[in-house]
Amino acid sequence: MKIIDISQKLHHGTPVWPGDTPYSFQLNWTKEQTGSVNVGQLTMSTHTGTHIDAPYHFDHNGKKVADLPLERFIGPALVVNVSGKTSIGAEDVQHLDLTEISKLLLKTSSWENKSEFPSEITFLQEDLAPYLMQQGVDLIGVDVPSVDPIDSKNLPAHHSIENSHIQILEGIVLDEVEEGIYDLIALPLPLTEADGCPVRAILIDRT
Ligand SMILES: N[C@@H](CC(=O)c1ccccc1NC=O)C(=O)O
Ligand SMILES: [Zn+2]
Ligand SMILES: [Zn+2]
Repeated sequence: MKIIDISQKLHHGTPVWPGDTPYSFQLNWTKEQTGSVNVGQLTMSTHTGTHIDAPYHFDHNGKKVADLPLERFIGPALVVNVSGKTSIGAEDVQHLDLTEISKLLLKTSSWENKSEFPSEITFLQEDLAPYLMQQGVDLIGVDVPSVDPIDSKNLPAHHSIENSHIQILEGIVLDEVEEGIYDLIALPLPLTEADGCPVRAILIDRT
């Protein structure tokens, strides 16, 4: 079985949303102090690196991370190259055969320098999610930190995706991944109060 890791590495320099809490890891206790073990502490924004959004992120009445069904995060996934476009709408995916596919992963290649937070990215149009819902898709993954433009405040794509009962997966790394069908696993921690959660996202190569 070949596993492709499509997760960003988490380290002190991992870029986060401007002004948001950066990732940090520190040892709170050392082996010398405890006499037995090192014990670490993590601090980070819930939208750090490769992560999922819970509807609560943009809707006060929306579900939180632990309320999301796990089926959403595991299943047959199509990776498709949509690079070179400002935005992605239904017409850009109409040619795809989505039978047997429940996760659509969009390779926009619009975040080139991964060591810096991008100022402009390829974003999703409001007509994409309703079309994908019709086709049986329940998760959309993107290789950028947001499905809306970075400066968007009303987040039309986020809301249209939630209204279509589709899960958002952001910040996946698809640079080395070829177009095709894989099995995706991208599970969040069962955080009961959270609006989002970093995930370890992997593709299982069926060939
Ligand atoms: N909605 C964006 C995240 C976002 O907007 C954001 C994330 C962290 C800190 C601030 C944010 N937005 C501030 O206006 C997203 O889900 O990617
Ligand atoms: Zn997010
Ligand atoms: Zn988001």
